[in-house]
Amino acid sequence: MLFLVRMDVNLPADMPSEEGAAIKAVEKAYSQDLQQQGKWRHIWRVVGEYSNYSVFDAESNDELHNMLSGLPLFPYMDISVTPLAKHPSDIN
Ligand SMILES: O=C(O)C[C@H]1C=CC(=O)O1
Repeated sequence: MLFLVRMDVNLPADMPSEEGAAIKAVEKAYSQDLQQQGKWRHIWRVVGEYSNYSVFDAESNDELHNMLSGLPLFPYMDISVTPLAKHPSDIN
């Protein structure tokens, strides 16, 4: 099952830069591990925003929730999820 996910990151203004850098490094490793597993199919930066659009391939809503809630930046994110279905005009 494919899901379009938008993540908006809002780090607290008073978070020390070293702490922010450490969380981002762990987040990058977590993200790249899921990408290597084929679970996190796409990630695109939203131009001009600390946001991304991603496509996840999860077997269930629960699996997607577990992946998203495990993000190191999860406490600092607003996340919206759109389930995707096959378009009848898709030739693939
Ligand atoms: O930068 C972001 O959009 C937030 C987050 C998602 C993956 C990652 O490495 O960082």
